[in-house]
Amino acid sequence: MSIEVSNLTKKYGDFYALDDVNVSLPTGQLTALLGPSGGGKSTLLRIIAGLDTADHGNVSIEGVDATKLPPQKRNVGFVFQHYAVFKHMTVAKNVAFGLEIRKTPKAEVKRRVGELLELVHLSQFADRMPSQLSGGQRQRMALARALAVEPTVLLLDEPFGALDAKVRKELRDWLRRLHDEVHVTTVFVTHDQEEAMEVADEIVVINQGRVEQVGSPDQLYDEPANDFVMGFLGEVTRLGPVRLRPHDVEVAVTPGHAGAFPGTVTRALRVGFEVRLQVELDPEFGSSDPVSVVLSRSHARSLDIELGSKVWLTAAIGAVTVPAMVAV
Ligand SMILES: Nc1ncnc2c1ncn2[C@@H]1O[C@H](COP(=O)(O)OP(=O)(O)OP(=O)(O)O)[C@@H](O)[C@H]1O
Repeated sequence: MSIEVSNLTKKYGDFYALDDVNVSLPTGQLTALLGPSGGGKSTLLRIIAGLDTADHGNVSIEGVDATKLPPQKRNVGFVFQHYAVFKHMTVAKNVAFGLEIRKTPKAEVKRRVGELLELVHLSQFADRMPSQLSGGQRQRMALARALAVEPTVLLLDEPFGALDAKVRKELRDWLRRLHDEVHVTTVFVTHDQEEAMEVADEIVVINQGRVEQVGSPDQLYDEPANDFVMGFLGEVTRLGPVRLRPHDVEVAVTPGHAGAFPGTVTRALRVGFEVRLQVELDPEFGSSDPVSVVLSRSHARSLDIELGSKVWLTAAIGAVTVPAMVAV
């Protein structure tokens, strides 16, 4: 394991920002720390980086106890959302900075910077100033700078958070490809479940200072450990005593299905190739909220469903369900 975090606790006054956190992050993987705002993701990342200290617990990096090591001795590279670039230096100089302060020979610096700029697709911008780059290009420069000193671990705190949706998406794909080429153990913080699902090999879900679940994107989606994880990783609706994904609700237009919940379609919205329904259950079965259902367009068409249709709902065979928190 590249990073081992054990029994980590961090308090601010009486408030537990991290509460006995234990995680092992494997070498060479791209791991996302995912969770809602204020959950403790950045605090964990900063403690791994050595920028913050824990009240209790240990951090080891590549088998070395790093708990008391200063950041510069941990061999980690980091990139934050609003990365402090050196505005008065060219792109190439920014990337060279870490190597130069380590007194790397000039020829070696030149070679390495050339390689890195190629890796992040910025070779043609080597002599520009950072202000002449787009936000996405600047973040790629920041990544090249972090990678320059060959860290064993790369830590990224919402690296694409400040960028618009399209650039974010491009950088996400690019980060995945970069990681496939370089294989440096990478941990990135995000509150965006889609970003985590698309990019990460492994996701650590953090909420209220605790780890809710660790697993691959598929594991988390298909076998959520609890209601929180299920809700955080995708849309969830309630059908009687269980909560499940809207596309896992089976719809029939005739009665007679064992355990089916009868109801009426109160909303039908076509979104691309899907049809999204809201179904108000009959009062004797009803929770207060309507059930959300997602069908493919062709399926909705074959059932001939429209506003006001009477339907019977069941959980599809093999559906992932968790018990609903509230009593029926
Ligand atoms: N220096 C501090 N003093 C007091 N409370 C703090 C301090 N730093 C963080 N906290 C609190 O600790 C909790 C965790 O913060 P943290 O930044 O780790 O959350 P996060 O999951 O990264 O959230 P976000 O996605 O909003 O960045 C928050 O409730 C925050 O208010």
